Amino acid sequence: MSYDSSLDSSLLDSALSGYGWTAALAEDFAPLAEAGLVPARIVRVDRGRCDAVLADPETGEPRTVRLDTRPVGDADMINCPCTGDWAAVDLGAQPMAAVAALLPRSTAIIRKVAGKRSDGQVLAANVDTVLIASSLAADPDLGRIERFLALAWESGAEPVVVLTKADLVDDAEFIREDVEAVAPGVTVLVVSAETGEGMDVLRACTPGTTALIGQSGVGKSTLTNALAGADVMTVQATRTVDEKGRHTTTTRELTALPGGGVLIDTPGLREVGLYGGEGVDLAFADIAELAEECRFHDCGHHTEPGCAVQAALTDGTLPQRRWDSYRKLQRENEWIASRSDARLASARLRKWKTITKSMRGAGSSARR
Ligand SMILES: Nc1nc2c(ncn2[C@@H]2O[C@H](COP(=O)(O)OP(=O)(O)OP(=O)(O)O)[C@@H](O)[C@H]2O)c(=O)[nH]1
Ligand SMILES: [Zn+2]
Repeated sequence: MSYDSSLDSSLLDSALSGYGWTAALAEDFAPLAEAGLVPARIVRVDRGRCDAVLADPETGEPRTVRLDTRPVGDADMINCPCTGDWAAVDLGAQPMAAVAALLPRSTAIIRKVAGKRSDGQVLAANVDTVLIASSLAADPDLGRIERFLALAWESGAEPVVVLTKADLVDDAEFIREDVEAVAPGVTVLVVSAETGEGMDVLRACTPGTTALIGQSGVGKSTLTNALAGADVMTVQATRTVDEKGRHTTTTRELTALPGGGVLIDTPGLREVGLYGGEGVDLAFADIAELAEECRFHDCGHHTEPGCAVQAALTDGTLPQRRWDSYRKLQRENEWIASRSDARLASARLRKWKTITKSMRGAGSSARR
């Protein structure tokens, strides 16, 4: 496949506009286009390969192609291509078309990988809105929602909480209020893909690029299908009200929505480790506000006199559960920060070692 230079570049741009391509991106891309590369949005990533949508050079229509991602492979997983990335593609690369470069990301949802390692993993890139899905069919796990909110705020995108399966409960409004209390400044929606309740409002909340995150079985794929108006995702076959459903979504997928906008469904997340940053403070803006009222600037919120946090815990305006949850997520971030410092230090050390080695090499050759 080669690009016909006579094909109007604005035509190619419009083919990708349904996938989030903008005039600003086109401007950033101009030097890459001059180098003969074409823009594409990554819809799915496998080992060493990805699927990406680009403008078909012949028809000008969006078309999915398979690409080699090895040229942009990186030891740090965070720098590797992920769903939602904009890629500069070399269609003439051998043995197959390849991603030659990635455009800088405007936002990125990054979690710590599962287990004891401290590496980060990008779940989705260039996202404007993060939908945090949680099922009404089970008691809401407020701590988990707070954790997802911290992850979402940290990404740079705007979080929205979506309470799913409203058709299965009578007290959705009460649950919504409980969730709103742990999500300051965040819209909390009640929806049912089954009856269509709340789906119009949800649609209105998904301009630009939206990513869906949440535990397995909360109904993310069903929502994706409802929003896309087609069966683009495989939905769990058995109806599992107890939420112990099988994990069905295994690859991240990016779908263009009929009314405009783009949706990225992520696989159900069991472990959502935080990967540092300001997300926790943004998710707990109420606590940050309280802390400003403490008598001492460096209040540790333990036994200091005039501590507004302790006062709020005593009079019950700040639930102990929320305070504990905040502290836990903060500690987690501190651990990550210490690990990344260690990583940076060892990277610096490695670099230093190679420099001294080459200096020694130069010195010995001079002596010879
Ligand atoms: N009653 C009811 N059931 C729903 C609704 N949405 C989803 N379900 C059911 O919930 C189950 C899980 O839905 P999925 O969409 O596969 O969940 P998921 O979050 O994508 O799960 P993973 O792919 O494992 O991450 C399926 O049996 C759906 O039919 C809803 O609005 N109401
Ligand atoms: Zn205090």
